[in-house]
Amino acid sequence: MSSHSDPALMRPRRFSAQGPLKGRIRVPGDKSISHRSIMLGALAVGETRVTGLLEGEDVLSTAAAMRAMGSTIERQANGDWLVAGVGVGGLLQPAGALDMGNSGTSTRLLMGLVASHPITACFVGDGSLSKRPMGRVIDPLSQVGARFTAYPGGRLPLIVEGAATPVPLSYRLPVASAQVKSAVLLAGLNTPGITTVIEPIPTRDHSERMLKGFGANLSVEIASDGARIIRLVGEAELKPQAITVPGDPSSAAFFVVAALIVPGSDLVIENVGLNPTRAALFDVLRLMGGSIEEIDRRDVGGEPVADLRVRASALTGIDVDPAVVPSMVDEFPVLFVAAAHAQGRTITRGLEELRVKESDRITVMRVALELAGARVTETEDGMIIDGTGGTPLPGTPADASVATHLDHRIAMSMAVAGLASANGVGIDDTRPIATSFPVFEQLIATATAA
Ligand SMILES: O=C(O)C1=C[C@@H](OP(=O)(O)O)[C@@H](O)[C@H](O)C1
Ligand SMILES: C=C(OP(=O)(O)O)C(=O)O
Repeated sequence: MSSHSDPALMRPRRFSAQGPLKGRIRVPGDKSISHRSIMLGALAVGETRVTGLLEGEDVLSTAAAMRAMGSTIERQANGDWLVAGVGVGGLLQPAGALDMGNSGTSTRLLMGLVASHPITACFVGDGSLSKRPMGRVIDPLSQVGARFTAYPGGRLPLIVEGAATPVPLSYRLPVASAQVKSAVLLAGLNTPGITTVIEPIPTRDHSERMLKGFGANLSVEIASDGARIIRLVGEAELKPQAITVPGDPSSAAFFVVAALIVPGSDLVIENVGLNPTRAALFDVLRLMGGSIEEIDRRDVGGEPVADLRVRASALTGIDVDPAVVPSMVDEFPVLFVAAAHAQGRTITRGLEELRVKESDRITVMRVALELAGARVTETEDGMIIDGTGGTPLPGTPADASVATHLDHRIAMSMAVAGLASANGVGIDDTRPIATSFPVFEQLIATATAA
């Protein structure tokens, strides 16, 4: 199991003001799209080429698992990745446990794939992943015919025995989760008949876009109540693709907020994915008065992309519409940091899902921001933040550091708070950053050196 569980190996660091962020940077590839390009490439017949794959630990866990189930996945000298697929239905029995590390997306989507193949797989993960709920995918995948033996509470480690004769499902999502939606759709790939997912609240649609791109017969209908009805024809034959992965808006988010709150900043972040199911943070920050300009909007690999020019701005607190939560679900920790520098009060609601991410992101951010001198109040489903109006937060005491609980987004959000603070912010462990954004610290150095 991952060495991340061992406190003796933690890598602490203090992030302090280093002046304005300037020049141009480019963030790595989108994590959600990277996972899916490996998985679908591994199920196509032939060779898929992926340009701009995120080489973060989470995606590498997906790649290792797909290799263990028979596909060949190799990095080329030019940085492209080649995935030789085994074909839908062709996954092999893995010889050992599949180590998912810190990655919820790998775990839930791969459980879906295994559920409709006649193989058995054991999923293990680090201390954070082993606390996260898997019942939300066990329930629908059991209806497909897979059998599960999980730790109490539906947690990892768990064993999936895939169904030899999978049954197509019509499933209405009880929780707004792209991972659950994708798990059911991926199970549908090797299931005869039509698998239907009904999504009352839209979540990121990369699975739908990419399944279509790989040649699956997938349609989306909007019901009279606004729900999305997604239908996938099973026993699909996927055709290999050449995929270019756009930059990850969830990674760009840290630099957007840093440039807004560090005085004098003027930063261009190139090639940021702006799929509407992902990009709500940028709209919310604009409503708060943030200067975020889109330059050269274009299409990359079937996804909208632009360069973002971000200038330091006086922010004003707002009441964030809970309807936007699914389109910025991973960005709330860093939004809280922006709000802590705004004039007035920011109110967020409808964030229950944040409590079951890599950490409980409401409580952990409340404790972290309090330690850094912010005025924050935790509620059952959100956070209320009373901002400084632009005055730097004091930062954490010299001998104190924020507890990140194996959560990359907490570490990076509080690093951003450090860049805008009077005395710096200590982070207990920076290692989890490598799960989604291995070059984060390098890019801070680049942007603050310009
Ligand atoms: O499908 C995906 O790639 C993801 C879906 C979201 O999780 P949920 O489905 O649990 O909301 C998100 O938080 C995660 O970072 C990536
Ligand atoms: C929640 C996240 O990822 P995952 O669920 O894949 O661990 C995230 O990246 O913020």
